[in-house]
Amino acid sequence: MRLIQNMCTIAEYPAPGSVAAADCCLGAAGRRLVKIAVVGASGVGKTALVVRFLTKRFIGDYERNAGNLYTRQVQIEGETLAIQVQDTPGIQVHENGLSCTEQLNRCIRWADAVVIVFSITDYKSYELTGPLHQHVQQLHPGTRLPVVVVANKADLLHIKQVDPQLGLQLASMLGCSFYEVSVSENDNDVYNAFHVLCKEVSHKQQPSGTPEKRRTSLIPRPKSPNMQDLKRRFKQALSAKVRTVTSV
Ligand SMILES: Nc1nc2c(ncn2[C@@H]2O[C@H](COP(=O)(O)OP(=O)(O)OP(=O)(O)O)[C@@H](O)[C@H]2O)c(=O)[nH]1
Repeated sequence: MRLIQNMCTIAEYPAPGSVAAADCCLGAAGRRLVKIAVVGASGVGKTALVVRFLTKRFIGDYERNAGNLYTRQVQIEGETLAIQVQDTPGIQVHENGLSCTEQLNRCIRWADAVVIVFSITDYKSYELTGPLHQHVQQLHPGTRLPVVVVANKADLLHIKQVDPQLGLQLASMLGCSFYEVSVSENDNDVYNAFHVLCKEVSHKQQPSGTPEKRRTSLIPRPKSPNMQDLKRRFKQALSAKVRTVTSV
C-alpha cells in the first residue's frame, strides 16, 4: 500500500537493552517516537483498524497478518511525533487462559502503549480484554502502560453479542480510555483513539524539568525596583521637603 511507509516485521525489533532499543525514543529526523501495539483476538479487525488509522480507508479483506510495523507522523499539541504501529497476530484463547506467543510478548514489551481491540460481535474477544490488559501490565513491571480499549464493528448491531456499556464499564475499571468504533464506517473515532494514546505517551515521555518546562521558568520576571534608585529619590524628596520647611 503506497501510503504505508517503513514496513517491517516484529522479527526486526531491536532486542530490549540493545543500543537501538535505547535510542528508540527518537524516530526519523530526531522526532520523538511513540510505539503502539494493536492486540486482540483473531478477526476483531486489528488490521482494518491500523489501515484505517494510517490511510483513512477501509479495504474489507486482509490477509491474516504476521505482525507488520507501520510508521506515520502525527501532530500532538503542536509537535510532530513519529508513530510506529505494530499490528499483531490474533491471540488464541484456551481453556486455561491466554496463549501469547513469544513474538507477541516481544511486541508488547517493545510498545510504549497498547490498543486492545475486541469485536461487539464476539463475546469471547471481549472476555479476553481483562486478562490481556493484565498481561500487558505484567510485561511492563514498575510502570503503568497507557492502554486504550476499542470495541469494533459497531455497525453490526443485528449480530451484537456485547453491549457497549459493558465495554465502557470494563475500560473504566481497568483505568483505560474506551472507544466504540466501526472501522468500516468511520475513521474519526479510530483517529481519536490513537490520538488520545499518543498524547498520553507524549506526556509520559516528557519528564518534569524538560526544556519546555525550563523555558517557562526562564521567562524574564518584571524587574524589581532598583533599590539604590529608590533610596536616592527618597533622599532627594526628603531634602527638598526639609529645604521648604527651613525656608518658611
Ligand atoms: N462490518 C465490519 N466488518 C469489519 C470491521 N472491521 C473489520 N471488519 C472485517 O472483519 C474481518 C477481520 O478483520 P481483520 O482486520 O483482518 O481482523 P484481525 O483482527 O486483524 O484478524 P487476524 O489477522 O486474524 O488477527 C475482515 O473481513 C474485515 O473486513 C467493521 O468495523 N465492521
